[in-house]
Amino acid sequence: MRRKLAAGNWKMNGLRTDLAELEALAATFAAPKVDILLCPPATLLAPAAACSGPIAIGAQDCHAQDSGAHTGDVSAPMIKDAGANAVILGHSERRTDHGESSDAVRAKAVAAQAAGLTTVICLGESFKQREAANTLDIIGGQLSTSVPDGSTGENLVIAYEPIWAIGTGLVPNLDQIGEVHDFIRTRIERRFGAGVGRSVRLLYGGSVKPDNAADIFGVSNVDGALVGGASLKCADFSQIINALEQSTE
Ligand SMILES: O=C[C@H](O)COP(=O)(O)O
Repeated sequence: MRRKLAAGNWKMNGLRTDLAELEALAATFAAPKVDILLCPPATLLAPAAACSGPIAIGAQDCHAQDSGAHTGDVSAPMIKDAGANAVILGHSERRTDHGESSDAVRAKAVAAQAAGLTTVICLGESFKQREAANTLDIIGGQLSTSVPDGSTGENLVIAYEPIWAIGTGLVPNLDQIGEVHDFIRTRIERRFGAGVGRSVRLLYGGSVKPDNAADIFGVSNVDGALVGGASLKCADFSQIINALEQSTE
């Protein structure tokens, strides 16, 4: 049975004073029925890990090399050393803003998994690609190239995030979400075998809010969410986590 996962991505938001939101979350969910992961900016990884209680801390990117002349970059061992145990990779904002290819995402994932981090690998289609009925082709291609061989249910989480749903208030309908999640499940079972394929958690991301979370968590093969804007405040993220906990009952 897969344990549900509520993941928050603060993106380029958060100063030390905002760790009060994390502390409040840790106090609210002292014994959570689901896994909770919060991914603050790199500057907050160490202080977040020091006050997160039962909430796991993750980074939002890493370099494919462990060390070297790469000004401004952060490596997977550094993230682990800061007290984090996960990293988001291949988010569409990095694919767009930094030209990250699926090959580059896979190289980062290999480094992250070798460092003992869980990789949350993001996949998603543009609105134009969905309108052209290319969604499953796009997701299938990103999936096969971005995810490294040797991935397991422990070190791999996949987040389906339609680009057009991120930060827009637009959300695919539940059938569309289910279609993509079922497709991803079938593909990873085929590639990694039923045991591993059934153990990898699949998250939906894109405008998940307190008022739509319960419906989304009722969809087949949705094991949780990757939440952006609504993870910034404990009050909003708590409602989403509550909905995920209720979906397990
Ligand atoms: O990583 C999170 C996603 O990009 C979703 O962001 P959002 O919840 O603000 O739409």
